[in-house]
Amino acid sequence: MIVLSGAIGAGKSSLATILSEHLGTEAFYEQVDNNPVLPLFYKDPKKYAFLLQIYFLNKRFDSIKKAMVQDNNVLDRSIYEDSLFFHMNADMGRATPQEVKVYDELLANMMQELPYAAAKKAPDLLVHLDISYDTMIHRIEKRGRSYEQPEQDPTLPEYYHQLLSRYDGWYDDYDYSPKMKIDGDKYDFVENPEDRKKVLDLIDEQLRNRGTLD
Ligand SMILES: Nc1ncnc2c1ncn2[C@@H]1O[C@H](COP(=O)(O)OP(=O)(O)OP(=O)(O)O)[C@@H](O)[C@H]1O
Ligand SMILES: Nc1nc(=O)c2ncn([C@H]3C[C@H](O)[C@@H](CO)O3)c2[nH]1
Repeated sequence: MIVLSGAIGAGKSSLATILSEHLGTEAFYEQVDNNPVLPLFYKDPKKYAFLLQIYFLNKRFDSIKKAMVQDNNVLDRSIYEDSLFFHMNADMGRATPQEVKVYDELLANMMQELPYAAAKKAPDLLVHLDISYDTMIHRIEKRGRSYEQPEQDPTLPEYYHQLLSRYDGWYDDYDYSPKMKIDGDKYDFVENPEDRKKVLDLIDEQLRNRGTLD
């Protein structure tokens, strides 16, 4: 299983489609447009942060179990990033210490079950899409989900800045599997075929080194 990581609008869903088609495997997507809790969360984060987190945890666990049955299936966000989101929201006062404790214990408990539910526990490779704040805002605007737009809520730019700065430390500390970083500002793998080839070549090389690609 290949896991993609990166902030909002980094290009994970786009790359999941491109990469899984390239490898002839299956992509598993985060529940976003059909997620009933996400718009509620953006409207009232304090009320819905915990519920949203449980929603994502449940869906993510389900995707991991399905994705892990075959080498090189692609997951468009890691379960570890959900925790990053939640701890950031908790630090912003949107979840109580009790909710954090319940979430952390539930996550740890579920992770212990993974080796039984899936063939292996950790991803084969983490591909992190690194983007700047300006790219992030540009992509969020390009995609146009209304509840993510900065003009909807004046606190969103600060939320996005914080998220990006936490991601830097998160990637440096990540040690559950081999990892690689792609410069999402530099490579337009969505619209530029040459960039797409370069990105796929970089990932292929890593997969060959790991022995999951011939
Ligand atoms: N490398 C890229 N170059 C140009 N446009 C891109 C690139 N990556 C993504 N985009 C565009 O940015 C928008 C967001 O991309 P995408 O939905 O793939 O991001 P994501 O990381 O899955 O976001 P989220 O975490 O919010 O679900 C889309 O409109 C997509 O076409
Ligand atoms: N609070 C919170 N916790 C999560 O674990 C989480 N995972 C994703 N998201 C939000 C970011 C994008 O708007 C949208 C798509 O990634 O969903 C999250 N929000």
